[in-house]
Amino acid sequence: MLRRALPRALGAVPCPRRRCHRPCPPRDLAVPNAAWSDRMRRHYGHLLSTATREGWTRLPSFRRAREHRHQVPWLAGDSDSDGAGDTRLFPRAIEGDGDGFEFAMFLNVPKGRLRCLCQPGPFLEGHPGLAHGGAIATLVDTSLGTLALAVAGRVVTANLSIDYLAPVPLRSVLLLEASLQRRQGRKLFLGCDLRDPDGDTLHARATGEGHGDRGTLGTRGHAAHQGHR
Ligand SMILES: CCCCCCCC(=O)SCCNC(=O)CCNC(=O)[C@H](O)C(C)(C)COP(=O)(O)OP(=O)(O)OC[C@H]1O[C@@H](n2cnc3c(N)ncnc32)[C@H](O)[C@@H]1OP(=O)(O)O
Repeated sequence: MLRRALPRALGAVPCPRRRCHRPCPPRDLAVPNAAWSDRMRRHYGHLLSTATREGWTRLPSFRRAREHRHQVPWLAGDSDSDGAGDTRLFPRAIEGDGDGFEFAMFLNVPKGRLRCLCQPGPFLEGHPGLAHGGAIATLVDTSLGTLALAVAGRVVTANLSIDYLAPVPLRSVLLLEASLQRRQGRKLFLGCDLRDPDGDTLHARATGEGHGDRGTLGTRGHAAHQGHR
């Protein structure tokens, strides 16, 4: 029993692969790894170095929602899913570094903005050599969803509309800039652009609508906890 309780107390989860109960501290996946290209590292370094000065916070990112519980509780959700086994956040489901979604997010709640630096990997292929439109939609939904959760908590995506404007080569580097456009009751309207951070190419432009639970929008989430509203 102690073997089960200790990892939980440490914020770790039983390792589903080894079927053991040794503490496995969750790994923050939003930091450079060997699969990040030089361009990805350069842009990450720039965003990180200017973040604090300009009021942005880098968000750690773990493979499972529950692993956010200690550092980013508003991303962990409500459910006590300790016993749920190997559930994974969809954009973090592919295990090999660089194979799937590599991304790091920076959040600015007072400004209602989020930046997501990303590098789509080879397992996200649609047409040969190009990222699948569904993979791009995942990046967009995750970014808009994270911003909505940060601002208001307990929000689901009700609607997502994406204009795909230019193909995205696999292993390219992209910067998604998202913003909260307006709130209307328990609805949030958000938008984002997905660009080549070094050039003029606008790869996609999207809008999303998030709906909060009846009576809960604005009472939970990072902004409510931090008194940013
Ligand atoms: C890392 C972590 C980030 C994760 C981010 C991931 C985010 C996600 O992907 S969430 C998963 C995908 N989304 C879902 O599963 C949502 C499923 N849908 C629902 O739960 C519901 O349909 C929901 C909440 C959107 C609306 O339900 P409900 O509030 O009961 O609808 P209803 O009462 O009929 O309508 C309320 C209002 O919303 C509007 N509305 C309803 N559905 C939609 C829609 N799909 N799009 C736009 N407007 C809508 C209605 O027209 C109505 O508007 P008004 O008040 O102006 O008359």
